[in-house]
Order: sequence, then C-alpha cells, then structure tokens
Amino acid sequence: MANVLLVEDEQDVRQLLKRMLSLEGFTVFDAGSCKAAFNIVENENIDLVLCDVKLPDGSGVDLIRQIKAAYQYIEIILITAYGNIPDSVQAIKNGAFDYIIKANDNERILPLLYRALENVKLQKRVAQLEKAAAGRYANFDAIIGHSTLIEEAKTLANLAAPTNAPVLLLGETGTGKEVFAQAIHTASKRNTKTFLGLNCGAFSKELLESELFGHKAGAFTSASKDKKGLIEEAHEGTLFLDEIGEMPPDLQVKFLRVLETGTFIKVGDTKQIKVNVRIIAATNRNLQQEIQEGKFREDLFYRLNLVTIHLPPLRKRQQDIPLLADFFLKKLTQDAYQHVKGMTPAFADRLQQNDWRGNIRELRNVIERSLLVCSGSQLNVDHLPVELQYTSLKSKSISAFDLASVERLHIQRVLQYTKGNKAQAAKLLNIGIATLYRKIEEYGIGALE
Ligand SMILES: Nc1ncnc2c1ncn2[C@@H]1O[C@H](COP(=O)(O)OP(=O)(O)OP(=O)(O)O)[C@@H](O)[C@H]1O
Repeated sequence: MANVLLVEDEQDVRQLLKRMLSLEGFTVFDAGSCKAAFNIVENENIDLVLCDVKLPDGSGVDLIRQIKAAYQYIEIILITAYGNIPDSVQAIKNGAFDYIIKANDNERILPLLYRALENVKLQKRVAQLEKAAAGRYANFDAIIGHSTLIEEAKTLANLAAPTNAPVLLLGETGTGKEVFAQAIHTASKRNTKTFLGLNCGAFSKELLESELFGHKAGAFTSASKDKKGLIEEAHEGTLFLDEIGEMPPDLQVKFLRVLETGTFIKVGDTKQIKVNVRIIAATNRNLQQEIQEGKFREDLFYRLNLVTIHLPPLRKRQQDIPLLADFFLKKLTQDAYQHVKGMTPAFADRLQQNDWRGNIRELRNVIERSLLVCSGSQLNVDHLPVELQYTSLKSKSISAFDLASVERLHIQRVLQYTKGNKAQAAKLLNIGIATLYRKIEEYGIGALE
C-alpha cells in the first residue's frame, strides 16, 4: 500500500485526515511544519504528500517546489482555503498534482488521491522501462573475466538469452548470479520490458506468496485493496528469483503451475490469470540434496533446470582476480580516491592467494576498504585488511595440529600485532631477529611490504 505524508499544523484537521487515510489502508506519516515534512520525505519512501498552505515555518506552496526538485515521482496535493486562487495556481506551477479546498472538498479527497497514486505508479513504470531500454541492466560485456569457467558460463547464458526457457543459476554468494540474470534479460527480446528481482529468502511464507502472486482485497486482515504480484508485474518481462531453494514447499507447487501453464491465481481469488513471464532462478544451495531431504520438489527442479549455469567461485578462477580488482579500482576511483592510480604486483598477488568465501562482492569490499586507508598513489599490501596481509595457513595444506603450523600461525599473529615490525615481533617472541627471519622464510610467511 502507498505511503502518504500529511503536512498540516492544525491538530484536529490532521487527526481527522490521518484517520480517514489510515482506514483506507495507507501508511500515513504526518508533520506540522515544512522542515519536519522534508525530513520525512528524505527518510521514508513517500508516494504522495497532502499539504496545507500555511505552515509555521513557511509556505506549503514553496515546499512543493522543494520536494518536486528532489523527488520527481512524489505527487503532491495542496490543501487550500476557500478562495485562495493565487496559491492554487502557483502550487500547480510548482508541480502539484492538484489542490483541494479545505472543508469543501471532502468527498473529492480519496478519488483524487487514488488518481495521483496511479500517476506515481505509471511514472515509476515508465522510468523502469526507460532504464531497461537504456541498457542500464548489466550486459555480457560488463561481466569481467576470461577464465575458461566464466567464459563457458557466458557462452551458455548467451545461447539461452534469446529463448524463453527458464534458467537456473547456481553459485556461491557473490559470484554474480544477479549480474548474469540481468545480462540474460538485456540480451533477450524482453529487454524493453520489466526486469524484476525477488529474494525468496527475505520473506515469510505469507508475504512471499502475496509478493509473488498478489492478493485480492480481504484475502487477509491487512489486505484492504487488490494487489498485483511480481509475476503479474513482470508480464512480458523477466522475473529473477534469488534463493529459490528457500521457497516453502506449498508455494513451490503454486509456482510450478506458473512454469507449466503460465497461469496463477491471486491469494483469496478464484480467477485464473494468464501471464507471459520468463523465469530466471538462482540458488547457492545444493538443490539435489534438498530434493533428497524433501525440501525441494523434484518436478520443480526439472522444470527449472532446463538451462543450468554454474557460476564459478572466485578461487576457481584466480586469473580473473587481478582483472576484477583493476575493474573495481577504476570504478571506485572515478568519483573518489582519485589520488590512487593503481596497485602493486604484491597487492594483486595477495588478492590471488585469498580464498574469497564472499567471492566478487567480498573482493569489491576489500578494494574499497584498501582505498579508504591509502594515502599514496598505489595500493600496496599494507592497505589490505590485516587478515589478508599474510598468506593463509589453509593454502599451505599443513595440518593444524603439527607443531610447525602452530608456530607459524603464532608468528603470523604476532607480526599482525606489530603491523609487520620484525624487530618488535622478535622481542615479543623472545627470539633473535635472525631466527625470526629464518622462520619467516622457512614457513613462507608473506611479509608486509
Ligand atoms: N563478472 C563480474 N564483473 C563485474 N562485477 C561483477 C561480476 N559479477 C558480479 N559482480 C559484482 O559483484 C557483486 C555481487 O554480484 P551479484 O549480486 O550478482 O552476486 P550474487 O551471486 O547474486 O550474490 P547473492 O547470492 O549473495 O545474491 C555485485 O556488486 C556485482 O555488480
């Protein structure tokens, strides 16, 4: 339901309107001054503002201009006093949707509000289409990497893109599943239509059902109006369902029907709706195992995995790490950190040695964190988060129980503590500096630059 902001300094008028709008099912915010109103607009996702003219700290007519300049999709309706023509005219010039006359136009308020909200929705839809048409979604050229595994994934995704077949993207978190989904949409004939994404793991069962399929008014207590679900919103476009493995089993049945017949029924409705939507699903779970455990339906799996694309974890495409690091460095230094021009080979080398459980997302974060502490023109090992400054024990396949590995780990920790200062580390370890050097070499402990 829409978020409406009420700007009115007269308490009783404000309470009356607030009650009326709340009963309609809107989420109502209220403010008694221009300043408080603008603050709410900045912090909440407001769709519509109902605004009085005379406010203690300024004029509602000016507030309209201020809001419209910053948030073009918000519609504003001015509440004026009877006979206040100049303010009404100026309000429209400032971008108001319309005006109503206080106390005289009560029966006009709701129809006007619904019209304005329809406008908000339309404008947002147009913006979304323009965004799609302008190619703002990722495309295959934007997918960085030349390793065999990523090239294979790109080739398969490119082949699947122009078809209407569902695609299943499998990969760990941060491997680029959403980027691939967007690129497939961009390379398909649907690219001027909507691309919508939903994370199935982010909702309770009831909410997910209503998000996906929509509901009829009265379907449950808070359903005061009919609502379209994303499946319907994405008609003729692409719907990307992330974390599909998290979809509860009874929704899986309902969703399977969409894939099989292109039809579904809204929550609380009996009427069947037909849609033409391309489904791209993704998961980091092992769906075959989930099937064996009875958590994922086998029939849905076979419908979804017509085209299955495996997105490799970053540690399996080490050669792409410097490319990606360079890409993020260039991107992040466009607007900030402009003094940083590159990275040292040792920095790139250390990135390649990490195992990147968070994959590309983690790599990007590490580059950003390193930029934050870099005052020179090159990123070097010192700028890395401390846990990345030393080569990990994991990569050297030494048992965690043998004495040598315990000693190695201890030396690493002390060096981290002294920020690479070897003289200080030797002192703390109670050994000579020459011994420390020997052990660093023996254990292959990466030194700070
Ligand atoms: N090949 C790539 N080239 C450039 N940037 C990429 C690439 N793949 C992913 N990214 C970037 O990495 C980040 C993570 O990608 P994305 O959100 O697509 O991963 P995901 O697999 O969907 O993650 P999750 O499973 O956690 O939702 C994003 O910032 C994305 O822009």
